[in-house]
Amino acid sequence: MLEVKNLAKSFGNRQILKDMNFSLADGEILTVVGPSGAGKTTLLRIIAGLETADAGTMLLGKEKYDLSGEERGAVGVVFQDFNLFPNMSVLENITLAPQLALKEDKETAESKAKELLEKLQMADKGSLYPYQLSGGQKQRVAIARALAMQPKMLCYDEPTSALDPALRDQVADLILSLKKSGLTQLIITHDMDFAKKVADQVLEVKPLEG
Ligand SMILES: Nc1ncnc2c1ncn2[C@@H]1O[C@H](COP(=O)(O)OP(=O)(O)OP(=O)(O)O)[C@@H](O)[C@H]1O
Repeated sequence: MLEVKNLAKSFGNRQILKDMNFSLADGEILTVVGPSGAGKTTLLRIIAGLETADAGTMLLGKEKYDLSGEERGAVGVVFQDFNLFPNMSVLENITLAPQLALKEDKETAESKAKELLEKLQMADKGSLYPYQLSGGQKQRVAIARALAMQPKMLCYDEPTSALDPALRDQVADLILSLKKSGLTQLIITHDMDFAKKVADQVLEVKPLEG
């Protein structure tokens, strides 16, 4: 489960997020909606530990985090532009972090990566490079790369924005299949049809006055 309490964030003297509180059960999906510039990506970055908050705490499973400091290792991120390493194969993209951060040996990391690729219908793509993949395939690699780190939670920034409508449905199906495995997911989206299809809860981030 995820529980975020009293999260606040300013940039300079401009407050972006104020006293945010929400909680999710294991396997629940939260979609984060709101106008451009409201602070959705900032919220995601704080939850994922890529940005510090001014205040707030987060409970993820049994781990309690101070959002103004500590690393938050158990949260994976799928970025809007996928952020794959262009000079590495699909398999290398997925196995790098588990080897470096989880100290998995190459063989173990590769066998897990192959399993993930199989699950994501990408079993034959391991030796390809990102430029040889379609947008939907790149996204699957980004998801596999995040899952290889065995996260308790996965966050996505606009996962459907680069995809055509048929692929959007595939991403929704994939996200719902990950939900079945108990993964908690947070998804920023402007796509209301998509949000309706996957969301257990919707969090609206509103721009603060002043
Ligand atoms: N590192 C930073 N330094 C200063 N201001 C920032 C920084 N990052 C974001 N901001 C500001 O914080 C506000 C919220 O940005 P954020 O990217 O979180 O919005 P968003 O809701 O995700 O927008 P969009 O839907 O356009 O992606 C914006 O006004 C942005 O300019």
